[in-house]
Amino acid sequence: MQKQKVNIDMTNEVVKIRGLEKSFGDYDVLRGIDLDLFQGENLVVLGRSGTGKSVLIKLISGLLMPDKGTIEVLGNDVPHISQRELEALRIRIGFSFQNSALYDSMTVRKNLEFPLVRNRKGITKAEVNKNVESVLDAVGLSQTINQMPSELSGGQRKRIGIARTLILNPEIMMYDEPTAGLDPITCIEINDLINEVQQNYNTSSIIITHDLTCAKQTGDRVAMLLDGKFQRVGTFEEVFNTEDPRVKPFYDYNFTE
Ligand SMILES: Nc1ncnc2c1ncn2[C@@H]1O[C@H](COP(=O)(O)OP(=O)(O)OP(=O)(O)O)[C@@H](O)[C@H]1O
Repeated sequence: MQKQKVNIDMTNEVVKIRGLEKSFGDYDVLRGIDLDLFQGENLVVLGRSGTGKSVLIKLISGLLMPDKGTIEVLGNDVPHISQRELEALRIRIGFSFQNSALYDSMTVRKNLEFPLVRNRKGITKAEVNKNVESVLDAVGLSQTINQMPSELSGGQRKRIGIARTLILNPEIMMYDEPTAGLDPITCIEINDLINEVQQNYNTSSIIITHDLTCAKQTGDRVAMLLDGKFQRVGTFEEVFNTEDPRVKPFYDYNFTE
């Protein structure tokens, strides 16, 4: 499905990173990162394995401390806020990670209720039911409400994982390899879902992927991590309009024989 036009507020950076550096021992992983995620946009982060994409997500979510630089998320100075403020901030971020496995012993309904009951003290049973039904409808899987995760396909489990993050109405979504391991048709469905979430939940998203079809279909902008910095940032076409040998193979591998 063609991506619909979305309203992106270029005056509102929900994530604002400046001069970010992070090393492990002698290895300088991030060497001066500047990055903005604007309100309402889908930003795709590309880079070779081991370039530091996961490290970047961990820094944004406060799981790692930077060596240098600033990280602002929804107005919070992430490295310097208290643990309590960090926990409150993380509830405003939806993480859709490859390993964010569903609880196998719980039905889809129970899996979706879990984050709500845990994070929304005093929520009524009726509100829980309404929210569960609403997110299941959003991911197109209302019929699975009483099924066990083992009865779902990989693509369905991915959708339920996304529903489980949506149930807390996140302002930011982080997708880590959302299409990894899925067949091409399911990949397209997940790409469409990412765009629907952007439209219907008014989220701003960071999408980490090696899948350039995903990048092309979902990204309003693409940022390519090269040698510890975002050296190419722009639309998909702008980023790949180059003969740079660090960039071109990504395109060729995905789109040419
Ligand atoms: N806690 C840590 N301690 C030491 N080194 C680490 C730590 N976390 C990450 N690294 C190193 O930082 C580098 C970047 O890792 P990262 O996981 O961010 O890569 P990535 O870009 O997400 O890769 P992939 O695409 O394969 O997932 C790797 O060389 C990794 O070994």
